[in-house]
Amino acid sequence: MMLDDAQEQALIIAAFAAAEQAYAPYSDYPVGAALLFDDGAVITGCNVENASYGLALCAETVAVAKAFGEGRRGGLVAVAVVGLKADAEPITPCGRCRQVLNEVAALGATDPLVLCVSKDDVRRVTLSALLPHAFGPSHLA
Ligand SMILES: O=c1ccn([C@H]2C[C@H](O)[C@@H](CO)O2)c(=O)[nH]1
Ligand SMILES: [Zn+2]
Repeated sequence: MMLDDAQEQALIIAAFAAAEQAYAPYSDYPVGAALLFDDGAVITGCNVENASYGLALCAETVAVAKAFGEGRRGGLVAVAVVGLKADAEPITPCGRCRQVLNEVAALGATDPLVLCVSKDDVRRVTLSALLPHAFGPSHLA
C-alpha cells in the first residue's frame, strides 16, 4: 500500500497531536509517533518519562505497545515520528524502537515506511533501511 499525500499529511498531523500529550518533564523533548495500519487505523504514542530517568519509554514503543494491546498483529504500513524540538533535522527512531517496530513489521507482509518529521522537513525511509539484517521472529522458528 502506497501512501498518497493526504494520508501522509494525516499521519504526520496525528504524530504531532500525540507529541502534545508527551510526558517529558525531564528531557523537555516531546516526541509523538503515529502508526498507520492496512485497514486505515492510526494508533499513536508519546514518550513517557520517569523520575528514574533511564526508564523513559519512547513514543514509538508506546504506540507499538498500544497496537499489540488492541490485538493488532502485523498490518503496519507506515510510521510517522516527530520531535517537537526538532526544527531542521528530523529525528529518527532510536535503536530500541527500530527493533520494537520490526516485531510488528515482521508479522506483516510489508516493509513499513518511516516518516521522520521535523518542523521543516520530512525524511522518508523504510524500516529495513533503518534496521538492516534485523533479528526477528523468523530466527526463532
Ligand atoms: O525517536 C525517539 C527519540 C527520543 N525519544 C524520547 C526519549 C526521551 O523521552 C526523549 C529524549 O531522548 O525523547 C522518543 O520518544 N523517540
Ligand atoms: Zn526509542
